Amino acid sequence: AYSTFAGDYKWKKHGLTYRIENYTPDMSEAEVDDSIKRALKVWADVTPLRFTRIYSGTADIMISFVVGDHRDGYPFDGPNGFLAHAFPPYEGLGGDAHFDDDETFMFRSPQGYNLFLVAAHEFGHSLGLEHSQDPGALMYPTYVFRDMDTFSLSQDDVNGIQFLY
Ligand SMILES: CNC(=O)[C@@H](NC(=O)[C@H](CC(C)C)CN(O)C=O)C(C)(C)C
Ligand SMILES: [Zn+2]
Repeated sequence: AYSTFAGDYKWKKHGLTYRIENYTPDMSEAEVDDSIKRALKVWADVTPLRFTRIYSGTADIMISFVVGDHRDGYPFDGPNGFLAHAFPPYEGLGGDAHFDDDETFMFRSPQGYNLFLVAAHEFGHSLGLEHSQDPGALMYPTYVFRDMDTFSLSQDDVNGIQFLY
């Protein structure tokens, strides 16, 4: 069953901006752009939310690839372990998603960690969802490889995000 963050964190607007601040060497920039775009579309498809990419300044969802201690109080842990994290909707750091670049992120291969799947999970947090207890849910706390072409949100994910928006 889905859960939302205590205090009911949610965006008070449906038009949100995102910015890709840097890239991972694991994939082409075009593959990163496509993975991020598709991960946001997963949520846009079931809500009134709309995402616009910006290339400078501060976006609601700032996306970056970082390693180790990156000064947000939640240092990464090298290869494997935590793959990424994201902050619920609030000003400043809220909404931002950080990807652990000590991982190997992949575009369509089952090797490594699929960036689209990791990003789709992180953006669930960026929008106000916490983890689900449903093992089939995208918001389940453990990474599970799924085929991108047949991927769809679980009903639990949809129930959660539609509770918020
Ligand atoms: C392979 N490693 C895992 O499955 C690890 N889980 C994650 O890295 C979560 C992200 C996945 C679900 C994309 C962290 N998280 O919840 C971010 O919002 C551990 C279960 C080991 C913590
Ligand atoms: Zn998570």
